Formats: sequence, structure tokens, C-alpha cells
Amino acid sequence: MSAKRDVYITEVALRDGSHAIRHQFTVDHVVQVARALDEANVPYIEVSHGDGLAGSSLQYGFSLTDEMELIEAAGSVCRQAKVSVLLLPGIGTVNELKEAAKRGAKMVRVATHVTEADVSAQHIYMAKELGMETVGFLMMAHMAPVEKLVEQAKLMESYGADIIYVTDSAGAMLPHQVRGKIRALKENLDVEIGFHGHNNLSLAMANTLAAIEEGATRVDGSVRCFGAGAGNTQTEVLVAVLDRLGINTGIDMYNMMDLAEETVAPILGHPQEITRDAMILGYTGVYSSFLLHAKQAAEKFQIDSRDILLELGKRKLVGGQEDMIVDVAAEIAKAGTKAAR
Ligand SMILES: CC[C@H](O)CC(=O)C(=O)O
Ligand SMILES: [Mn+2]
Repeated sequence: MSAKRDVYITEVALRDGSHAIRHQFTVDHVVQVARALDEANVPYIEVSHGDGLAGSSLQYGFSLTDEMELIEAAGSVCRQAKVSVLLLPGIGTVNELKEAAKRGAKMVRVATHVTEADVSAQHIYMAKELGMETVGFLMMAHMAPVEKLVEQAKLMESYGADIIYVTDSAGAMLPHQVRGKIRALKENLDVEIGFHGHNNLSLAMANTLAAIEEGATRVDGSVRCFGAGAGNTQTEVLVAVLDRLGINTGIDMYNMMDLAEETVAPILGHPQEITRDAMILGYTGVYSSFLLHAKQAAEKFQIDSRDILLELGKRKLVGGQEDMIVDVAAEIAKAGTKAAR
């Protein structure tokens, strides 16, 4: 396997997939998956609560296992892969970042809403001080026009980020929109550009390819689509498609396929599909991680989860507003009518 990779894939199942199983990863899950990913020569493996370091809470859902234990366990079985963590300033602090670095994390993705990059400065400075590879991760990128995205990305670059990601958190972006955003970042920044997609409109692969064609050299995938909503770009399929395009990821396709089928499928527990709820996430531009919260609220108030999701989209809720999902559900139930479609 050649050492030079054209595109670097970050495998996010052990972090984004946390949303899909209500943050119930065990050390055994993480060890099995991380070891196999490392053997498949995946360069980066992200491990954290789904909402990033310190996400374990009433608001976001409690983790079964302390994420620091999971981070350490992943690092202990990786020979070449680097363990990455996600950090949302305000949820995680520099203290958790330092602890994650101590436990073996080598990369951090400092994630903010697409218009709030200024809150990432302190965490990016600290990550650099800790010697970590540092990524600025601009979430809900569909909500900002290109000029705004560029402005925010430049802020993160000015704080010292090595890489900037366009993050399609809702799986709402269309390929021409991904192209426009990645192209603008390539034209205006000097750092590497990345893309993180969700498959709610069945466009994660197309969007990832569009990003790569425009010059992204960092992309995310989750094995077996093990991520929030309908999941992310399916890593093992992405490896195959990029290989067909002559783009070297350095990752062993057979190893990835075996991992997906034999290890990850049983952990996920159900096939990852574009369900009607997932489709609504992409259609209306709602955070993929809101899916299970909305389903739970729908059950509680005996209403259609699509009505909740549509209303969340209309109100343009962003990460951190999970508590409002129940409020919206209560309002819909009280009104006794379906929210207008
Ligand atoms: C809430 C954090 C979120 O899951 C990060 C991410 O993967 C995304 O925005 O897509
Ligand atoms: Mn995601």
C-alpha cells in the first residue's frame, strides 16, 4: 500500500455514530472497531460523545462509557491511525481538550455553528499549544452564503487551524452548493479544505466527490453509514469509488467491507436507511443529531415526528437548542393540528 495518500479520510463512526445508538458505545466496541480501522490503514479515527467532548449530559444524552476511556482505548490499539476528537466550544472546554490529548488524541476538530467561528479561538490556540493537528469544523454550512462561510473560515485560519471543514450537518446541501463553497474556500484560504456530509437526501457520496473535485483533500466517512440521521458518506464505498477514480486513500477496501459487515452492523443493530424522518432532516435543513430527540418527543406527545422536524427547520434551530425540541412537540400537541407542510 502506497504511503502517499491523495485524500485523507477521517472515519467518524465512533463519534458521529454515537448519536445513532444514543451514546451507548462500550470499550469493547471501540477497541474492535478502532483496531480494524487501524489495520485497514485508515489515517484518522474520531472518538468522542456524538456532541463532542463533555457532550454527555441531560441535554444531549448521557454516555454509557466515559469518553476519555474510549479515547484511550482507541489509541491503545492504533499502530498508525491517529485518534481525533470533536470539541464544541461551550460544551467542551480546554480542560477536556488537555485530558483528551493526555489520553492519546492527536487531532481535534473545533466545531462551531457556521456563523460563530469567533468562539473557536481559545480552543484552537490551546490545541496548537498541545501540538495537535487542528481542524476548524464549520457546522450547518447550508445556512450561510458563500461570502459568510469564507469570512468565518478565515477567522479560524487566523487562529491557527491547519484545516477547515465545510460540514453539511443536516445533509441538506446539493452538489452545486458544495462545489461553490469548497471552491470559494480554496480560492481564499491557504489551508487544506475538508468536507463532512450526511446522507439524508442520498447525496453524501455525490457531495463528497464534488468537494474532492473542487480540491478538498480531507473528507469524512462512517463505515456502514454509522452516523447521525441517515449517516455519513459510507466509508467502505467511498474507498471503492475513489479507487475507481484513481484517487488513493491508502485504505484497504476488503478490510473495510469485512469490518462493516461483521463488526459494525451488529453494533448498529439496524440497517442504516433514509427513513422518512431522515429525509425530512435533509429536506428542511435540520441537524442530523436532532433525529432521535425528535422521535422521542413524538412518542411522548403522540404526534408525527415529521411535523416536529419541519417546525424545527422553519425555526432554524441550531446545535445547542435540543431542549426546544420538546417545547415544539408540546406546542404541536397542544394545537392539536399538524404543523403546516
Ligand atoms: C452536534 C455535533 C455534530 O454531530 C457534529 C457533526 O458531525 C455535524 O455537524 O455533522
Ligand atoms: Mn455529522
